Amino acid sequence: MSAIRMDGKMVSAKVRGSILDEVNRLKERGVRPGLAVIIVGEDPASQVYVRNKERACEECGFYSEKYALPEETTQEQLLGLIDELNRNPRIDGILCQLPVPKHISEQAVIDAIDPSKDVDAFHPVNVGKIMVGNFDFLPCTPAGVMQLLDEYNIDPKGKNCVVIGRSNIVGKPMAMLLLHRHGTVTICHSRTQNLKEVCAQADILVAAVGKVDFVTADMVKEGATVIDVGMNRKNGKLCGDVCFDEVNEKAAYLTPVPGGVGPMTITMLMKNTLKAAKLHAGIED
Ligand SMILES: Nc1nc(=O)c2c([nH]1)NC[C@@H]1CN(c3ccc(C(=O)N[C@@H](CCC(=O)O)C(=O)O)cc3)C=[N+]21
Ligand SMILES: [Mg+2]
Repeated sequence: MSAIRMDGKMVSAKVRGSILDEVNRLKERGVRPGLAVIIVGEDPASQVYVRNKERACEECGFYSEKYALPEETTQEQLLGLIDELNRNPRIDGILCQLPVPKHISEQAVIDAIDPSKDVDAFHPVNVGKIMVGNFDFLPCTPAGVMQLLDEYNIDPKGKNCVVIGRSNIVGKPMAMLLLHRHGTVTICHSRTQNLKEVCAQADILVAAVGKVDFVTADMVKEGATVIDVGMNRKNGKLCGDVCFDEVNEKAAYLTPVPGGVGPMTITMLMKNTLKAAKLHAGIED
């Protein structure tokens, strides 16, 4: 039997619809969420993501600005732009697409963004707030995964949750959100011993590795939920970290790539930007 596909495109369309409704209501109070997206250099995958973010802004009725800066942009120039955006009242959210070119410090960029406009939730202030469970913004990819789980009535409470990958962007915050929901969480990485055995214990397995066909059927427990956060290219075709066809026969629920976590990530960015706009306007939920 094949797994139930967790349809991130469908769930996204629904959530974006409700965001648009709220944006239309906010319009009457003179509030319009605004997002600035910065991209430095010409990375083709990043271009696709940024285009998808612009499209999502349109769908949600947001004001948006895009800054496409050349590869040679200096760190000083980039930080100067961020400083301007921090002070721009039309802008509620600032996202600088990562990775940035090697001559620019990623942490310096993250640290420069006003925490109240940090819709990625990458700033140390927001990371700390997430850790203590008192946050304004949730990191987009992990939040998207949580919303997908909720949509399909999959409750992490008391379950074995295994996250493969320990990045600041996905693995670490993913583990924290599952922990907040009372999952029993294990974080695996490249130095983990007995990786297959650990993964095969998972009721909920989240793969954020960045390697094609990394998760094979022997790593998956019968009836598990498998979330594929991978965004890889194989012969130019987009694919995740999971061997879809074989895992499909073993898992109960599985996210596709594309059409799974990716669209949810962007939808959560929209949610954070809406939240930022409300906070900036002094509107409580
Ligand atoms: N500051 C920052 N924030 C991010 O949130 C961020 C980032 N940098 N750098 C790169 C990663 C990756 N990411 C994706 C967003 C959407 C899709 C997406 O829309 N995926 C579509 C298909 C995309 C395609 O066709 O290539 C899907 O899965 O269906 C993928 C990946 C956000 N990231
Ligand atoms: Mg505004």
